[in-house]
Amino acid sequence: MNILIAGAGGIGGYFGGRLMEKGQKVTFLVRENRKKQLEKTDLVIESPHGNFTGKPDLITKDQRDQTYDAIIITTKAYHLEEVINDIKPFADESTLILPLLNGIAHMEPLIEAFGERVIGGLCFIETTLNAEGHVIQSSPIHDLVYGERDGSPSERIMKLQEAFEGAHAGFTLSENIMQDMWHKYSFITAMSGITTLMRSPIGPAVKLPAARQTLERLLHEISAVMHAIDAPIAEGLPDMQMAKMEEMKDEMKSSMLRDMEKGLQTETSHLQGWLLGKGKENGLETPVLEAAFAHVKIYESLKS
Ligand SMILES: NC(=O)C1=CN([C@@H]2O[C@H](COP(=O)(O)OP(=O)(O)OC[C@H]3O[C@@H](n4cnc5c(N)ncnc54)[C@H](OP(=O)(O)O)[C@@H]3O)[C@@H](O)[C@H]2O)C=CC1
Ligand SMILES: CC(C)(CO)C(=O)C(=O)O
Repeated sequence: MNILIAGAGGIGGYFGGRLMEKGQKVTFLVRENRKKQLEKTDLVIESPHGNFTGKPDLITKDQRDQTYDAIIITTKAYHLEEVINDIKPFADESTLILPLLNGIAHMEPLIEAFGERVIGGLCFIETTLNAEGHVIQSSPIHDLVYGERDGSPSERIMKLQEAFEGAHAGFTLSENIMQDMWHKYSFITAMSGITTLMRSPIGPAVKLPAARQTLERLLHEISAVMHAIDAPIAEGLPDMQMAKMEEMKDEMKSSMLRDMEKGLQTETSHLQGWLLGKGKENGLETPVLEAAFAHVKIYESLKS
């Protein structure tokens, strides 16, 4: 199977590197700056699961070499429109499109562009690029979950499973990927909301009573909005998510907090903002979600 990975940043570099490590053919679609950097340094992963260095196959959007069996989208949400246009020439009528972005709002434009070729996906991992462009992966979790949107064990999803099998990361085929994606969306909206609002890793946010109460309220507001729009979420989701956050290392940060610390743009419009809009449309009060969103929007408006 020929796999194209659109983006070679934190998650694209990590999962793409793990596939390269097992000998799977992968090509990275990159833009000029990242191309130059990777040509100089190769793809370097530094991880508690073991380091890896390899020479990646790189292409840019104008080097239209062939179409691919699967394209994995690993850009930030604010680059979605651009990347949809850039990958079109690399997709044919049978190319699987696997997005790994956090959130849900990207599914609609992707399905509009690629229809039934779009499957579901998400990842649980803490990874970022350092100044040299090395992929720094820092927590015990390094999981990628994927599946047909209707949960079926289709021939094409089995082929993808074969390509992922044996790679040194938690590649898992799900029979309920849409629920998994909504659950991850609730988790990341709360986790990035609380860690950016408190400018703190998750440990203190879960342990200090005032912060914990804010987090509990946020989790309940998120679930209330998701219920109002008939998202396929499980009962008791706020408690499940709190338990998950309690299990995490105290030092664990969201990628949104890391982006703020680096002075970068964030995905708050895609995560908190989208859900806030759905809450308003349904007449729900979501004051903590609104404060979390406003806080990051102010940061974005003030940064140079
Ligand atoms: N980092 C993490 O720990 C986790 C992240 N996520 C989610 O994964 C997604 C990606 O995050 P992350 O990996 O951290 O982001 P990064 O910013 O590290 O990587 C994104 C990469 O996409 C590249 N890119 C953007 N547009 C294009 C394009 N048109 N063609 C080719 N490459 C492009 C960027 O390249 P360039 O250098 O050219 O700008 C960048 O290297 C987000 O939705 C995030 O929420 C999910 C779980 C964990
Ligand atoms: C919380 C975490 C690290 C889990 O994957 C994440 O998705 C993110 O920060 O973007």
